[in-house]
Amino acid sequence: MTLIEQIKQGRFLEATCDFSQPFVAEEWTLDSGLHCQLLYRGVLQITPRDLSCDAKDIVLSSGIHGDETSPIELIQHVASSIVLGHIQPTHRLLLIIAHPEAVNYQQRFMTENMNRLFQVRNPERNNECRIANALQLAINSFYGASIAIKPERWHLDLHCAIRPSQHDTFAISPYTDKQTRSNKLFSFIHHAKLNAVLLSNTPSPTFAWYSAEYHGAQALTIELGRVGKIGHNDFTLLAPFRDAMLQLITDVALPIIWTSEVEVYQVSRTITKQQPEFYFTFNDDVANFTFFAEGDEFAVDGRQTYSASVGGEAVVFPNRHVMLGQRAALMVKKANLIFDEQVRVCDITNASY
Ligand SMILES: O=C(O)CCC(=O)N[C@@H](CCC(=O)O)C(=O)O
Ligand SMILES: [Zn+2]
Repeated sequence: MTLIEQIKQGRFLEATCDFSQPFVAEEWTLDSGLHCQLLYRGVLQITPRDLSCDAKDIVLSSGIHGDETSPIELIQHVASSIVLGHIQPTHRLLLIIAHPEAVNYQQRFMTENMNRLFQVRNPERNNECRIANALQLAINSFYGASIAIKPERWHLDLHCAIRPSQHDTFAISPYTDKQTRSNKLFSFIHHAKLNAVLLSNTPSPTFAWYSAEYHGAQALTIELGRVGKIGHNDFTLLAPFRDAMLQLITDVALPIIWTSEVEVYQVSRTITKQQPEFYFTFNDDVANFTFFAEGDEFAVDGRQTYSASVGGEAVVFPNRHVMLGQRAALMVKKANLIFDEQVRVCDITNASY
């Protein structure tokens, strides 16, 4: 069976990971009038026939890291629900399972971390660079072909955390000077029942940052539980997120709302690994968001030691195995969001533990 035949039967994930078949770009139209375009392996564009002039352009991506499987299964669910006619999206969509080779090997990456390859176009030294470049082009042409006069662009890049976490689900809002922290985006976080949101304070080389910085998209990296094997993920925890995502693409109106139930953090600094002799003062199973009181030493990088700053800091994504020059941890502090009269984030203040 060809890749397209598999996808038409609702098996987008299986087709994407099936390297026994050559990839052939193809397009077809469903009876409902939805137009489907398979642009690259794992990249499926969906265009409704009757788009309203305020239709959104929504990118839903997964599999940037091959072992983060619940997001991959969620994108498979969205793709099959659409091609089998169970749901009718009202917006333009780009559905992505980014790195099928790493999915097949059940690995985060094969040669290098793809989520550090979105700052600029990459010299094509390995497969991750080739895929990241192809994804950059796919994003550029997707947002570039918007039909709306004032396009509302979204990008939710779905991931899972490597280690345990004090917050099971959380979002990272990339830093950019574009207006990418809208009231609708924060309402989405509320409706999806994400436990926390981190506000980055510097540009990052991530996929979500790319869409925010170069296309002004309302973009988030979203952490959905922990890495696990396909078929063994528990979706009970992720049901509110899945429902909010389906509401976003089928245009169920979601009221603008923000709640203090969502914990807010501001990134205070990024710890970059500079020396091969880098280690944390805590074990690999210490949870994300573990707090260090002011002055507590948490990392050693060659001769440099790192201690928590004034008021204390919590650690997120600590990883001593990263390449030299890459992020080894984010340090965060609790914060409060201040909204303007349109419920847009207009300021951030510190909050205490
Ligand atoms: O659990 C971990 O250490 C990593 C999980 C993951 O892949 N997170 C993303 C976050 C991207 C961002 O900071 O916006 C990553 O590290 O690429
Ligand atoms: Zn990831």
